[in-house]
Amino acid sequence: MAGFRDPAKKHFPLTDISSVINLFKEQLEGPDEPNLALLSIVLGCIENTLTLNRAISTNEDDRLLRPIFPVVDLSTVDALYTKFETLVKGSVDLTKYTGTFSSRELVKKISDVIWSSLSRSFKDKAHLQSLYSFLTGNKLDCFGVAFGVVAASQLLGRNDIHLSLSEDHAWVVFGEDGTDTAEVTWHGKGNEDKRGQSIALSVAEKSWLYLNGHPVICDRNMEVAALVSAANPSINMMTDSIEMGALQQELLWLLYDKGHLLKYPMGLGNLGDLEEISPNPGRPPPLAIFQEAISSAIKYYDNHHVYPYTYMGGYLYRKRRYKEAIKCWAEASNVIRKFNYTREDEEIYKEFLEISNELIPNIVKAVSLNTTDRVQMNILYNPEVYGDILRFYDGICEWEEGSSTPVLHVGWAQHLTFSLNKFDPRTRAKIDVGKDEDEDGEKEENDENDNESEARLKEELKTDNRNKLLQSKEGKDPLKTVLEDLKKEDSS
Ligand SMILES: CC1(C)CN=C(N2CCN(c3ncnc4sc(C(F)(F)C(F)(F)F)cc34)CC2)S1
Repeated sequence: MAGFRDPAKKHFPLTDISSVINLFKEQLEGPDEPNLALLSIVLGCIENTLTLNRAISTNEDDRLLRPIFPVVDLSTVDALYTKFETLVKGSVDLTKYTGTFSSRELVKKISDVIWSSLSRSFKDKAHLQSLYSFLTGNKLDCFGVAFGVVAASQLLGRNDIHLSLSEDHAWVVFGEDGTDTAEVTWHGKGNEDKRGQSIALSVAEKSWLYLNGHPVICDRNMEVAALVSAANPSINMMTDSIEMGALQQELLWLLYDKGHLLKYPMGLGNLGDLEEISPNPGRPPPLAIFQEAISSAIKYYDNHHVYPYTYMGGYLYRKRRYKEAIKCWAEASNVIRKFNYTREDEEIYKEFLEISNELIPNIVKAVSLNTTDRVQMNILYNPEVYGDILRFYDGICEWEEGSSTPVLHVGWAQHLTFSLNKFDPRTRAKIDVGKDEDEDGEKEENDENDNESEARLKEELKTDNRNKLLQSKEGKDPLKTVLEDLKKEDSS
C-alpha cells in the first residue's frame, strides 16, 4: 500500500518546531513502530532548507522579519516516501526470501539497492545522512547508507534487521537472536568496502573501530535517536542554524524523556554539546549529561567507548577547567589501551594526537604564562595532574603494544617532554606510580631508596631528554623508554 499511514498525515503541513515534535512524539508513542523513512525524509527536508544555499542576511531586522522555519508540505513528503517505497519494493523480490528471520543474502540485496542508486560524487560532505538527501540527490554518507538499509528493511517488514553503531562506523545485526552481523556500507577513505561480510573477523583484530564487541545495537526507537543525532545544524564552518539546532535539541530531549538515549552515549554527548550552546533552564547541565554518557558506557558497554570522556574533556577544556579536563583524557586513554591500533582507527588516533600535541601543551603554556591566577598555576605543582598526564601517555603506549601499526613517533615525545618539563621537579618527585601493595594490601610506604631512585629518574627525565630525543632518531622511542623506566622503577 503506497504512502505512509494516515495518522501521521494530520500533522502536515509542518510549520514550526512544535509540529515536528508532535509528529515524532506520535510516531514514538505507537501503536505502530516509528516510521524511519518518513522521519528521515522530514528531518532531512528541514535540515536541507535551513542549512543549504542560504543567503546569510547581515542585518538583524531582516532576520527578525523573515519567518525562517520551512513549511513541510504533505505532498513533498508523500512523493519522496512513495519514491523510496517504490524503489525498495520494486527491487527486492521478497518471495525469494521466505524465512521468518532475514538471511545474509537478503541483507546484502537491500544494501545493493541503496548502494547502486548512489551517485559517484565524494561523500564526506555535510547533510548527506538523510533519506531526503538520498531521494533528491542520490547522495549518502557512510552512516546514511547503513541507516537507509535499516529503513528499507522496515518497509519490507524485516523487523529483525537493526542498526549497529560504533564510534566511527555503522553496520547491521539480523537473524533469529539478532546476533548475525553484516557490513552494509563503506568506511573511511581508500578502504575496500566489505559489504555482505560478517564483522567477526574485524572484531577479532581488537580495533577501536568495532569496539571489541561493544557496539550500540539499536531498536527502532534508538534508530530514531540515531537519525536525530546524525542531523547536522551547521551552515558553514563558522555558523550553525539556530532553528535546526533548537529542533535537534528538543527532539533529543523528547527521546531522552522516553529513555531512548539510555544506551546511546553519543546521543547524550550531542545533547550535552547542544545544552552548552543554548541551555534549557530546568534541564540537567552539560556536565551532568556527559556524566550520564560515561555511566551508560560503563554500565552497558563495559567502558569500551572513548567519546564519552572526550565529550566531557572538551567541555571542561573550553571552560578552562584544566585539571578536570586532563583527568577525563586520562580516562579516555584508559579505554583506548584495551584495543590494538589498526589502520582504520585513524579518527581516534587524530583525537588523541590533538589532545597530546595541542590541548595539553596549550594548558601548560597558559598556566605557566598566567602566573597571576593561583588556581591555574597550581596545576604545575599538582602531582595528581602530573600523574594523569603520565596515565594519559601510558594508555597510548599500551594501545600501541601488540598492535600491527605503530602509534607513537618522536613528535609525541617532543610534546610529552615539553608538557612534563613544565611541572615543578619537586612535584614530579611526589607522584606515586602505583607502588606494589604489601601483604596486608596497604600501599607500602616509599622507602628511602625508592624516593631517591624516583627523584633520580625525574632528574634524568629533566636533564636527559635531549639524549632520549636523539636516541629516538635511531628508532628507539623515548616515550616508551620513559614509561618503561617508570614501570621498571615501579617493579623494583
Ligand atoms: C567528542 C567528539 C569528538 C565530539 N563529537 C563526536 N561525535 C559527533 C557525532 N557522532 C555521532 N553521533 C551520534 N551517533 C553516531 S553513530 C556514528 C558512527 F557510527 F560513527 C557512524 F554512524 F558511522 F557515523 C557517529 C555518531 C560521532 C562522534 S565525538
